[in-house]
Amino acid sequence: MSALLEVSGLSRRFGGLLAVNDVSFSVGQGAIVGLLGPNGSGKTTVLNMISGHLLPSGGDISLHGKRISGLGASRISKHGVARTFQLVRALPSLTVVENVTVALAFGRQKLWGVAARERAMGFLDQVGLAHRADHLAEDLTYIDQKRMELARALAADPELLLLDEWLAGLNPTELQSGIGLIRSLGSSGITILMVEHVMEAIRALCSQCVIMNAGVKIADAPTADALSDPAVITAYLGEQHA
Ligand SMILES: Nc1ncnc2c1ncn2[C@@H]1O[C@H](COP(=O)(O)OP(=O)(O)OP(=O)(O)O)[C@@H](O)[C@H]1O
Repeated sequence: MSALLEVSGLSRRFGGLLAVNDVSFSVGQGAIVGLLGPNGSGKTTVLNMISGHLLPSGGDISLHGKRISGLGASRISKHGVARTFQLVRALPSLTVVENVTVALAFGRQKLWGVAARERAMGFLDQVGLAHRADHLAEDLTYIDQKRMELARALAADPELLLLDEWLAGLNPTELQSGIGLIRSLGSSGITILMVEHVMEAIRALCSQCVIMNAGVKIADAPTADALSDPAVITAYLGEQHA
């Protein structure tokens, strides 16, 4: 599998804190890869640098071998990178379908009007939210807000989709449907890098896991191997369990 995303020697400093320290990994085209680690280990900071919401202090990020690190978020999105955020970012006083059409207008496809609405309805259908298209975004339940945010990310026509704890806080039924949805996005050819804490989802979806602790990469292997690595068990559970 050829690499779509390559992260090499990536670092990010916040004042005296080295939040991400010389992290390298790659994500193969079409793969679903987990980015894991205890709270505060630097996962979101890595996603923020890949999506261009934060500049790296050092290192390189490339997509299809082309350097994207240092470009801003909107230019990186034009290269085919889209994301969701831990806290959903929506336009609350617009309807659900309007939220998605805004993303289409500013995305790679620049669609407007009736064509945009039709396309947006397709994405809402894909994420199971077409029946709420004309509801105000602010009236959505938590899971539906997450579905809408995913539809907005899909509207950007991503080749690489970054999910930041998209499955967090879902009940068991919602979780199964969320896992199915991510799997179907992967099957449609979108490459996915997902920060996630829900182990059931990681085991079900991810072929490979990159695991961080205190800013440093401590494992990078097929999922079962990564999760059974003694360094990973120690990072999550403490010395006595390794
Ligand atoms: N903008 C910022 N300014 C200062 N420190 C920050 C900033 N963003 C993150 N940090 C710090 O960097 C470290 C890594 O944070 P990050 O959010 O990347 O971790 P995480 O692994 O995603 O954690 P979680 O699982 O809790 O979301 C933490 O110590 C955090 O407090």
